[in-house]
Amino acid sequence: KNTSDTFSMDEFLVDALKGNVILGEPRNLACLAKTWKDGSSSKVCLKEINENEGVLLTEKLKAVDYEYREEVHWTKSQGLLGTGSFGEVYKMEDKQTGFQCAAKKVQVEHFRAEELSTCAGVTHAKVLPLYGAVKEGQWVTIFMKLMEGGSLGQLVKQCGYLPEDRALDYLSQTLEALEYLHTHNILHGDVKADNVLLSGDRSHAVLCDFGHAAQLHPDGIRNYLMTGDYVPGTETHLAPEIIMGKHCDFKIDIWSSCCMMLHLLNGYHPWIKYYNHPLCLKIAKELPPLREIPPSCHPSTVRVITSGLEKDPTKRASAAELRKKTCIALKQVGGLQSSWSGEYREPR
Ligand SMILES: CN1C=C[C@@](O)(C#Cc2ccnc(-n3nc(C(N)=O)c4cc(F)ccc43)c2)C1=O
Repeated sequence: KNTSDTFSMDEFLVDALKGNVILGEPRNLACLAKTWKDGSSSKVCLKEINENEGVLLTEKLKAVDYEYREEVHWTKSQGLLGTGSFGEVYKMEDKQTGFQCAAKKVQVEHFRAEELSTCAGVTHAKVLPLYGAVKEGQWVTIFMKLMEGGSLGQLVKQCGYLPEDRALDYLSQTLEALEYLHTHNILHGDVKADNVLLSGDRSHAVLCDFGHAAQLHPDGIRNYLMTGDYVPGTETHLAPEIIMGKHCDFKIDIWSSCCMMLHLLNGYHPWIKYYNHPLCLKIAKELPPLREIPPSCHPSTVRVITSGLEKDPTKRASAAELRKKTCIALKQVGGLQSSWSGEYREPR
């Protein structure tokens, strides 16, 4: 099908979806989500306040008469799980099926359609599954798989810092997700420990929070970061080329993943121990924070972080290359040995 047919098909489809919540396909959700941001112009008339529309991607979440409303069809089942980019995340339960999952609520004016359009069609063991999204008045609620182990950021806070083998294993799983996303021209844009979620036994990690994501054109020429729609990720994890306003591509996720690695190994974000805000001037000017690699690290772990923290993105390792180096380093340190005795390690 050529794109113009597809385009009119999508327009027709969105018309049919407006004002309804259905069980549908990822592409339905991606099309509808694109109307939520511009639809949020100041004209908040009565109809808009009560409007309820969306697409659910699993039959475990059941719309009733084309509606799926909070407190009516689903409820937040306990306190806050965490806060993502512009949103709070809760555990929720479907009132009909009893199915429990996680829900992130975002105000429409802070909602980016890319948060859904980038991850909607993605199915990968290391990427958090999307279960659907609905708009109710001025709120967008995004449903996703519940990860009982919480976030890696919470784990580091709880343990102080992680042993080298555990940190390498989580970096490797994160790089598996990035390898898949980059192959599909998706840039994550905010790789950090808070956005890596864990299974109940903490053995499996998935990447989440597409609130800063973008579908990059393979030619890489169009620098989407400068089109004004870009929302920068976490300052301590920003790659130098973003700060310099230079050409940006998938390599910015690699830089962030190694900033996350330093956070896992030390118990604190890079740069903040040596510099005051605003950090971005230092990140652009200074050498990469290699001095923050713990002296106790194995030389192959040093090699991993060094090749991920190359200031020149063309010299920086890709996700595939860095994952290979990380797996070698994990073998060199003797594989996953450290137990979860959970004793606290004072940040270095
Ligand atoms: C597929 N998809 C859909 C929305 C998404 O962009 C997100 C997110 C996000 C951001 C921050 N935090 C969490 N977060 N989720 C959970 C959970 N699912 O159990 C969670 C649990 C915590 F303990 C803390 C933060 C948490 C989730 C995305 O990726």
